[in-house]
Amino acid sequence: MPPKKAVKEEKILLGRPSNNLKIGVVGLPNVGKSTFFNAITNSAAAAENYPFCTIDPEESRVAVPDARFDWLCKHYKPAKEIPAYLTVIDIAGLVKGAASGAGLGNAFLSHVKAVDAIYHVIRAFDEPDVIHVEGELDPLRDVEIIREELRLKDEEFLQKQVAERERDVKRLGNGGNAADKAKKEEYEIINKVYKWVAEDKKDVRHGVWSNKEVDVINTMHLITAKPVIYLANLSEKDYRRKKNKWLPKIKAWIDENTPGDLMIPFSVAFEYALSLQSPEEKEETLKEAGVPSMLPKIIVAGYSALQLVYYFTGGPDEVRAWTIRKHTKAPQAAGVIHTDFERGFIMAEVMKYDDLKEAGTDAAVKAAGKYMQKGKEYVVDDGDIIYFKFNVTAPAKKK
Ligand SMILES: Nc1ncnc2c1ncn2[C@@H]1O[C@H](COP(=O)(O)OP(=O)(O)OP(=O)(O)O)[C@@H](O)[C@H]1O
Ligand SMILES: [Mg+2]
Repeated sequence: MPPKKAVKEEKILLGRPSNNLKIGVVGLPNVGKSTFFNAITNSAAAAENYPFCTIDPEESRVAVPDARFDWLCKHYKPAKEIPAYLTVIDIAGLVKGAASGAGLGNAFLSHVKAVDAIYHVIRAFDEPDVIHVEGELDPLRDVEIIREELRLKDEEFLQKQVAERERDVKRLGNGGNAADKAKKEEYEIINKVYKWVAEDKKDVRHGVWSNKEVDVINTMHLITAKPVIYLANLSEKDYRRKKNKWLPKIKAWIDENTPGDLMIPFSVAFEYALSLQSPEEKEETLKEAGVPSMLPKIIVAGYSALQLVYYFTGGPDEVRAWTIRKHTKAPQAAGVIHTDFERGFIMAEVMKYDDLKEAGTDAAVKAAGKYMQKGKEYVVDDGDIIYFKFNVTAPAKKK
């Protein structure tokens, strides 16, 4: 028997193939989205107690907390420290019927379409003074409304795509040349995705798709293909006492309807108050409360939902995290620093963070034989410390 092929097909990721990805804050009006946005990015976007306070999307970025980065900065004592950043976008509230135009719904949904992942804020705090557009507090009803509007927007989009292509494909008949066959195949894929969304009522991200299907899906920027992190916004009191009657129900809803998606309970009121305090006051508040701030966890989860990782470059001038998409190979990772690095790529000299920490210095890592030289097929790992060797005089490749 011939040996099994060792070549494994690389799985293509859902989403834009870019390292400049954004996460949007989505939910019903007046559930705490902008206050969360302000707390997480230290911004001052309008956040008041009335629905549709936010109209235009607001963008800001926040440093991704990383103990490895902090250690490297202490180690190299560089003149400049540049961490990785997560870009967050605050989006207007969506209401029931948004997909069919309610509450400027279609405009707001197009803002959701433009981001790459979603923080879905669910109101789980009972506060009579804060207006609820649906009346009584009911996080399950709310999460269902938003999820349905997002799904409907995809359904409507896919329906149009199917209809447009159907006419073309019918005209082609049987047989045809390679281009015709490709058209038919694309039609079939879109139809399959349409059925998944419209008939099975499922989100695209929960399907198992082949690379060919992912390629087609990625041209459509479908909302339900984007990763979602559910953020349950509790009252400060509930967060401090770690108890809220809705949490188990929300968790059960997620397990049943969007299995595998992450839910993080926190309190926007608590986080916002913290964000206004000095580091000393913050420490005091957290000690007294006996609960942590959830923002670091939320930022890291958002970053990894975007399928982003980073490698480091380090030295006395600068310690820096360079954002790349998961599974990026060394030359393309080098290209994030400068296109010359990719064009003239010779090799990547790689240290693993744990090896550097254990050995203490770059020289000791080398002496231990753990300073690796990697070629153009090397897939960069999250947290690699890399020094690229490249040839600046390499001629530009003809495209
Ligand atoms: N955990 C909480 N406990 C009590 N009040 C809260 C909590 N989270 C948010 N709020 C209050 O809810 C109100 C609405 O907040 P915010 O403006 O952030 O909502 P939003 O979702 O951005 O609304 P919109 O969709 O209208 O832009 C504010 O008064 C805010 O202080
Ligand atoms: Mg707002």
